[in-house]
Amino acid sequence: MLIEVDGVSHTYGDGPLARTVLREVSVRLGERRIGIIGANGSGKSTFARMLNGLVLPTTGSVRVDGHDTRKDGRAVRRRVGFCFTDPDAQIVMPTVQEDVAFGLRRRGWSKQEVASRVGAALAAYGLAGHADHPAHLLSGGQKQLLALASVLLTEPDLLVMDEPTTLLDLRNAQRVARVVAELPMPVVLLTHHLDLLADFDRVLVFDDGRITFDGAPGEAIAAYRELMARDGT
Ligand SMILES: Nc1ncnc2c1ncn2[C@@H]1O[C@H](COP(=O)(O)OP(=O)(O)OP(=O)(O)O)[C@@H](O)[C@H]1O
Repeated sequence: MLIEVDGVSHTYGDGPLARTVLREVSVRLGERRIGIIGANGSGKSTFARMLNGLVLPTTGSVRVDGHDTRKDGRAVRRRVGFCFTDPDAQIVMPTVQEDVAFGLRRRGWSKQEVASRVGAALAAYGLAGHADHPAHLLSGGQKQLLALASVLLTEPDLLVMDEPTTLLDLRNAQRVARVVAELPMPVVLLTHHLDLLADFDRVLVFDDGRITFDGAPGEAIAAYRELMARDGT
């Protein structure tokens, strides 16, 4: 699985309200675990959303496994699972059980097969006792776990996660970290929880729409801290 980002810039809006949030970003990503860190508003989420074609670049191109997000968005979305910071954006069905089953509808599996997969996923994420509860009444952290369970059941080739542990207490954040560590597919993780990245293969630091550091986690985190200290003075 190779992600090819070539000369990508992105501007939201136009005229006097135009705001350029990515500037000439070019990068090739092929590692198993890739972290993205940077200040609020530095362009991380915009970059992440480009990886599954949710946002198209104003200029430049993004290709995932050879598929251009502009020309072949469906093929890209089939391969790339996305976890949002705000799990409400992702909950589509009334009950927990139905929501997790939703992504499996087109698989052609029997009802029994779907039920057994959904049951296993709910158990793995500590949601077994909530199967028939209204999904919107779960706590923020439980919703985040529900969203993750639903995306993973679709077995994406690449998982992009935009701050998936923001709403989670320590136990659930650790649960998510463990789940992520064991996933078979490559993961791109945006986070402000730097300790999640300790074992990652590669970490990108974003600043003002550019990648200003690209390397091992320890060095990337040091570069990020230095950036924050400089901007804070
Ligand atoms: N749909 C949009 N329309 C207009 N501006 C937007 C839109 N989405 C994001 N922006 C702006 O683009 C800039 C970059 O946002 P982005 O969400 O990519 O940053 P980020 O690095 O992920 O920040 P955070 O760490 O706070 O999540 C921000 O100033 C934001 O206000």
